[in-house]
Amino acid sequence: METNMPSKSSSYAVLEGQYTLHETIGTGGFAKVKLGTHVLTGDKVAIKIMDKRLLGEDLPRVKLEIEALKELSHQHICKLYQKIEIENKIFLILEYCPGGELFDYIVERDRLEEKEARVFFRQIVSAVAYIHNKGYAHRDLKPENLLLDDEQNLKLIDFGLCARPKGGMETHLETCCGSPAYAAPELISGQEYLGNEADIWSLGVLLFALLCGYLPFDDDNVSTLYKKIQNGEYECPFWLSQKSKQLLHRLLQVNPKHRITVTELLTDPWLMEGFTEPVLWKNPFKTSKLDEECLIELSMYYGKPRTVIVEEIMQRNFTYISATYSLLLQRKAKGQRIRLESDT
Ligand SMILES: O=C(Nc1ccc2c(c1)CNCC2)c1ccc(F)cc1
Repeated sequence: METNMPSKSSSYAVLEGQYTLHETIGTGGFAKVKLGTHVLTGDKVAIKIMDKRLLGEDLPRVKLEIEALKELSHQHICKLYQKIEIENKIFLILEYCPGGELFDYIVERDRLEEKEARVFFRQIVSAVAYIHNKGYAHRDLKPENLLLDDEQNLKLIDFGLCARPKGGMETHLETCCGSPAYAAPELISGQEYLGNEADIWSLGVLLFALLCGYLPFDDDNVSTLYKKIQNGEYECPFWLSQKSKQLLHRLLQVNPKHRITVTELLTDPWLMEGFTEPVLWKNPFKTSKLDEECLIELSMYYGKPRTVIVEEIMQRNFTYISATYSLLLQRKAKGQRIRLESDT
């Protein structure tokens, strides 16, 4: 009996009836991202496709990213709707971010005015404060990992390097990772470091990139770059305000113990300028209660009792039903209709 090798298209057969696949919208190291349409709602999604055979020793990173994304639910973190794993492939169904990378957004404008940089930076600080509060550190914060959605809101992606040390954020990490230009001095000198402190340094580099359009520490020669980072010396261009220079100074402290903490960051004078509220990081929508209207719509569509639908969503297996629920909830939040296309 001969078994024919699955052709490319058939390895996507698992998506049949759930998502329609469209063009490739991104290619990362070991993943390809395709545009998808969620069949029942017609909503667009991003489908990250990974071949387990090519992942090799990177497979644990992907598992880490999936576990982190399952735990994290925040308005400025790219949402995981569904995970599909078959013999040689993993499909992650993710929130659609058509605005592309913050990196390109800055480059197109040379640099951002303080007002606009502040709106973005408050969103990033909100996401990082939330992650740290959940006991995670991202460890690869950079404009390439911040995407814009269709409403110009930032969504943090790529938790492949994130860490959740067993003993919480107080335990030190050893692995050196992320992009050198954004890496904290203690991280590149191979010392033990705390993930959340290293994230705060990266926020300093990110803020500098937003306000200046180039990096505070840069050099073609990596060892020269490392020296500049370890010295923590950078030049502030003339256009920076006093308050922004003070914030950069508090973020880019070589000694992690002298660095501003994420809690102090929430009410920093530069971040508060023009705002009355500190940066909010709790998920305002995070109610344990599920939305009745969406539950009923799902229960009617599938002809399953409401309790069965609730059970499936609460089990957090990231199935098609829970993906459909999340998309219905998002449609409702945007005031869109939440009728499911019954194929009859
Ligand atoms: O949505 C994403 N990318 C995306 C979506 C639409 C478009 C682009 C990127 C860029 N070209 C314009 C259209 C996306 C979402 C999550 C992710 F991890 C990686 C990429």
